[in-house]
Amino acid sequence: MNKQTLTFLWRYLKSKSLLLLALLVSSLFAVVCQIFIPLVIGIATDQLFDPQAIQWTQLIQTIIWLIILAIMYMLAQYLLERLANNIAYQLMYDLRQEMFQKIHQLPLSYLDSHSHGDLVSRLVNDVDLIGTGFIQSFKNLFTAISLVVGILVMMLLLNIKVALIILIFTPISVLVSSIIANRTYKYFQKQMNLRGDLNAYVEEMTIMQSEVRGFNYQSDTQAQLDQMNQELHKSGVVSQFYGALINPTSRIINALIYAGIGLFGAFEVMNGHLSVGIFTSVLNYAKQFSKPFDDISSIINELQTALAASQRIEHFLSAEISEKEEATNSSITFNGEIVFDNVAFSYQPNKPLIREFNLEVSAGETVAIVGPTGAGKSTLINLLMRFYSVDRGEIFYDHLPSQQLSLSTTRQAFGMVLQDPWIFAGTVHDNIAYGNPKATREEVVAVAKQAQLDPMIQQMDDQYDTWLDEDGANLSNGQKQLICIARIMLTHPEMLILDEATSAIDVKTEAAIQENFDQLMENRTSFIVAHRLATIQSADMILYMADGAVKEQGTHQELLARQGDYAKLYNSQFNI
Ligand SMILES: Nc1ncnc2c1ncn2[C@@H]1O[C@H](COP(=O)(O)OP(=O)(O)OP(=O)(O)O)[C@@H](O)[C@H]1O
Repeated sequence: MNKQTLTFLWRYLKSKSLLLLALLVSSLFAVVCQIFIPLVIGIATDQLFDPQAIQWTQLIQTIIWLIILAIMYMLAQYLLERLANNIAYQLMYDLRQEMFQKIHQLPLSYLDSHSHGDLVSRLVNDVDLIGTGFIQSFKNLFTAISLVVGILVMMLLLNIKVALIILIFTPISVLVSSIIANRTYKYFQKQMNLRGDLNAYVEEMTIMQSEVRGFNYQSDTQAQLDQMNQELHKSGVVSQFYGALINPTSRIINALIYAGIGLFGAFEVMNGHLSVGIFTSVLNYAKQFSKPFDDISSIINELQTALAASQRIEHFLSAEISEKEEATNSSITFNGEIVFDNVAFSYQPNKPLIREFNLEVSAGETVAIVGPTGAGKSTLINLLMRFYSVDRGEIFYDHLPSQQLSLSTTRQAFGMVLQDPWIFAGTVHDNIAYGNPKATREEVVAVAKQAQLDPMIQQMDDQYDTWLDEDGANLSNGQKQLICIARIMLTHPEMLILDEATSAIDVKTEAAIQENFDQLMENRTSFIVAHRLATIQSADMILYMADGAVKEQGTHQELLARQGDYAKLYNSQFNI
């Protein structure tokens, strides 16, 4: 067992130490009842042994004790289960909260380079395994150990020789179990990782179904899944095999110990060193004694799985975060002056993308960024929004260097519409009012009209109360973009970013929205990334980018007059 993983789990369990203490006390209480019951049965057996000499008052007292012990045992068991469930759910709650928060803080590059399905598997399955698996097996292990110790004490008090037989032979059973358990751990860990990969693959293939069918890749993806399934199957069989070995091995050893005690006890009775009643108690103890060892294999199996799961969670939670809120000035109103000063940036250290990038934007200006695919247009937006940190240089917002601004202050200043519109499961109203949840129905309708969205909504079954599926599965891409545009119009941001915001909208509707966009951009610093040049001709400044650098800069007329790459691009779109 990994000490680091246990330390990690203790970080979360520390705050529940009172509940844990109550769990241990209830477990001890249940064990004490469980230990006394065979003794009282033995006493009752001795009291009944000679039918001619039954002392009824004593017998009734013994039976009452038996009933009291049984009731107390049941109550302790009930409490034990309640406490274990309570701790497990609190632990799962804390882990999920922290993991989800971590997703918000991790660098986007981490999320870009890690499978989302595997992440989901860690947050859902692995947390479940820790909650139920770890706490249950911890409880069972503690109960099993207390039972073993309690029975040993009782045996020592009743008959030292029998206790010695147990003491000498039981360690063999424990030794064998732990040797096998140690071997099994790595197989359980492998199984967990394969399960994460499988999750990721199924999620990816479900999302990409149209592409899979379009390329007729159904059988290839099925074959890939088959291979993953087989690997999981193989690793499952191996880990279960080793896990299952522990059980029969320890059972055989324990059965031999039990038989030995039975034989020896019978001689003790014949020699008059033990009464028949106490002999039955001893046999009962011997049986109970082997039970925890029989259970221990499945407890260890469960514990191994839970520990492997917590190691995966620990790895995720120990990833370095990028988004720490350090700056304090949170209530700033921006005029909209933006300066990129000698900015350099790359996604991968050995592949420089943006080098010595300089740009000065005055308040209220509209900056259009155009250029071929992969030129770095969206990257500039990523840097502006501080989704990624610059490698060198600085971005100033109203003369303030980014380090002096909190991330949330920076991002709050921008309204952003991206190429991939995001629609969540909720009504049309809720989707439009996402950035301004207090907006009235009238305000929502007004922006929907400005975004040319209202006629479409009027045709829906429940108009603004129509339910939209997650990711807007029941809408076209253009309709989704229109909703995102209306959403931004409602937030009245200080600055605006439109990254291919109208790429999926038909030219007629785009032209109709344009007027409202122009109004929205008036006196607001705006950055527009566009492939269709018709929408950006009135921009105050156009940047033509290629290979991460600005190749040409000026107004539409200036760039046309220059007859460079921008002019070529423009002419190619308008067939001049
Ligand atoms: N998350 C990322 N990780 C690694 N490389 C990336 C990432 N995002 C973009 N890139 C790379 O950076 C370069 C610039 O990408 P960017 O998205 O800024 O281009 P773009 O000009 O916006 O292109 P498009 O017009 O196709 O949207 C590309 O070569 C791209 O492969």
